[in-house]
Amino acid sequence: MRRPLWIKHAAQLVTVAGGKGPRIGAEMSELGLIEDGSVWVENGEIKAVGTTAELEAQFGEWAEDADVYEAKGRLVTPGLIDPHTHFVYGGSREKEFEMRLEGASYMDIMNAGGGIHATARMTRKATEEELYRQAERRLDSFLRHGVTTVEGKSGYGMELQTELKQLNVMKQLNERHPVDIIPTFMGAHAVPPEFKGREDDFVRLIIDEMIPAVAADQLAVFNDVFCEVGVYTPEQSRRILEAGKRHGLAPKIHADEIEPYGGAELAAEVGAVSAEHLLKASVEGIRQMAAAGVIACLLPATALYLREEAAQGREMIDAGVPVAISTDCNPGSSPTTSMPLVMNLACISMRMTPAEALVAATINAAHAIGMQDKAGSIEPGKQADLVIWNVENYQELQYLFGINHVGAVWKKGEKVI
Ligand SMILES: N=CN[C@@H](CCC(=O)O)C(=O)O
Ligand SMILES: [Zn+2]
Repeated sequence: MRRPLWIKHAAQLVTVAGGKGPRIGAEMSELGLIEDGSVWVENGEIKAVGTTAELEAQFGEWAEDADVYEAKGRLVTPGLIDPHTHFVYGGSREKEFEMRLEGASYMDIMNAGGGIHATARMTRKATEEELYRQAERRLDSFLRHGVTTVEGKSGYGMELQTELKQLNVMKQLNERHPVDIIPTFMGAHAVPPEFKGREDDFVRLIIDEMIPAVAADQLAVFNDVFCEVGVYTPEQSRRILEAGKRHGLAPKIHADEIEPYGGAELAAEVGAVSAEHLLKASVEGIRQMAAAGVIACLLPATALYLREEAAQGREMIDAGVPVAISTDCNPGSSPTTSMPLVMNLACISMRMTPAEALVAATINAAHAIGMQDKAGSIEPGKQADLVIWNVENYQELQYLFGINHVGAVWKKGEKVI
């Protein structure tokens, strides 16, 4: 039996508690805020939440047997959730960063054999041990930025063995690292050079061999596709996503990132849990996503890094689309692990409010990766994934931007930072 944990005297405790589905519209502003807040944790699980006075009355007599942590007038939130990352990869692409600053476009570099293809070559070459060590360092960095759960995608193999290698690294890290990892298979991340001009053959390989192998070993929860001009067409993407569904892998889709291509509409049609990027999503696509309840997973750091206009976050919320936000941590278009920066950018470049940004990075992000029953809010029965920030209120967290305000992090009741 572990000693209970009691966090008390939070200037603001943002619980984001209550509600069933992902939050939409005005619900995205409801933080379930408790002033002078307090949380009691037993065996890694949240037992009670309230004001410090309320918990004092309920648990005060057991305080001597508990680890008591004084929040000292600071902000406490749920551990942040990053619902879209590519954090397991080999090598690095800083030369491409320079090329892009000199004028080359992201797609030009990829079509010339760089970009995702360059990382795929380095990932294919790397041993499982090397990939594990690099990915572990990235997870440590996530944790230092207050992130306690991440989704992670394969997709830098685009041949079965390397895809399995990436997914196995995630499985091992999930067992050994404090951060929870939700794995996604993304064999359709690009068309590998050996299949150039024979794209449909590769789609068949994904459907007939890769998806069944990944599902048989229970190595992924989701199945994702890069639906983009010059990568996978909506028709090919539909086939891959439907095949995943037949094997129990829920669909996600990289949609309308570079050009409008009907990705948002396809996400609604196949019942995707989330559609990602959406920089160029059409008004009709946004309407269909709202009607189908597809979560928009928006990636403002990627837009900034590619020097593109950010997605229409404000308009999507106003249209009734549930919005989540993410780093998109990857070696090409967003090499960051900072969800706090992403929250800042959600406010600055997508006109989301500080409250909406927090909801998008916690409970809506949890819904985007099927973790809503365990994480994403501070309420009894959930994992004690908690962050103390060195600021007094949630507005200050978004206002003082580009700074890591993390003071302490608990994962399942264990202090990890
Ligand atoms: N757009 C496609 N995939 C990744 C980028 C991967 C890379 O450039 O290595 C993304 O979500 O941004
Ligand atoms: Zn991505």
